Amino acid sequence: MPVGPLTLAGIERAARAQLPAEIWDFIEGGSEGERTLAGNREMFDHYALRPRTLVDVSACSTGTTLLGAELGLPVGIAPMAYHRLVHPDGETATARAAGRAGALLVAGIFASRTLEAIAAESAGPLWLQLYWLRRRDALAALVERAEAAGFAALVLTVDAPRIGRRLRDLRNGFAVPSEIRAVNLDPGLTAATHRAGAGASGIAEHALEQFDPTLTWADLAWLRERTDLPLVLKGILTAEDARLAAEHGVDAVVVSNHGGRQLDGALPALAALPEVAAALPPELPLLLDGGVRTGTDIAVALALGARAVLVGRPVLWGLATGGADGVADVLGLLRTELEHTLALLGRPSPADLDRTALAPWPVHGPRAGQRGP
Ligand SMILES: Cc1cc2nc3c(=O)[nH]c(=O)nc-3n(C[C@H](O)[C@H](O)[C@H](O)COP(=O)(O)O)c2cc1C
Ligand SMILES: O=C(O)C(=O)c1ccccc1
Repeated sequence: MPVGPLTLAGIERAARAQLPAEIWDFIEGGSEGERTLAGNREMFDHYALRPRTLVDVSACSTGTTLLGAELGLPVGIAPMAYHRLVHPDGETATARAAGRAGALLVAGIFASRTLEAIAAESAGPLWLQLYWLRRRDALAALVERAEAAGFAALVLTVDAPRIGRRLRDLRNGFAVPSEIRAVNLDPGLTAATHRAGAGASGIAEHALEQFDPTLTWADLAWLRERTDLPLVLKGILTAEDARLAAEHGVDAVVVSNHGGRQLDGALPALAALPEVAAALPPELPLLLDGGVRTGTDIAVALALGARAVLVGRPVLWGLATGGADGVADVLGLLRTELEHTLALLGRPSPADLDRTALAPWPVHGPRAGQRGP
């Protein structure tokens, strides 16, 4: 009997073997030298776990709460454009799997299925990610639709006034195939995404046309006036911006460098987490994304102050290899691994994790991103 993948790395190998090279590059790639992309993974290697013994771990739980919602595990699916690039069902399959696992789904403004179809498949908390579009009327319309469809929070991505120089996409002249569309936006607003020539990226051209780089803290009031939904900022990496976020009344913050796809050389997400956690009032929920690939990674992020993590690329690997079942495999593996980690660490629930669970990894030397058989 063949045994299915035992790690997310196994699902990654399977996805890579089946996806066209330019789609693989778009998903997997980072910007410029991909130093931040690599740093996101490497930073987890700087921590060792300090297991406590003789703790009753007969009933470990992975559950938590986030903005008033219950989660079966402290994991959400990071907002990513165009899930249909890897599977014909796209975001509705992702939503089904998230619901089954009790995970949060953050749908992207560039989702390739409608907000209403995603909401219909979703059984758990569902948030919508927004970019600050020049066409403020299109943004306002989306906010209204999201509220009506039952989305529970809005996530404004603040690390992308323009798209980073993703060399793989530039080399490939990457454009999104014309049959896969950001169906929640007017086709006139997304046309550039589907055209690219040698040395150009459709994604980057489109963002230059449509993203409004004048966005500042003062503009958050515009969103606030239009909705009672909680507002989350995604892409904070410094204590200074964390303090400003709190002063501007945001409801949660995602520590993120956009999976190494924006400013290359930016801090690895996990390296920024302690300073952001220290700068925020303790009641403000903090999330992290970037390089989370194992249950141990989740435990480390939680011990450093995150309430939950978001996972990006692995969800697309799962979707590519098995649709909703593949995404369920990814979330199921993370849950299994986290539950084992908590039990063996002597911290039977996520709430038991704090800095006392961690020590600096005591030996130097390079370590492969993910080891094991
Ligand atoms: C293919 C792809 C598309 C993405 N699209 C978006 C997006 O539309 N909006 C956004 O805020 N972040 C986007 N991201 C960034 C993710 O939300 C997240 O920050 C990042 O992927 C997390 O890192 P990980 O992939 O290492 O888990 C995208 C990432 C990938 C890989
Ligand atoms: O945000 C991204 O990383 C991304 O790839 C994207 C995709 C479509 C439109 C804008 C950004």
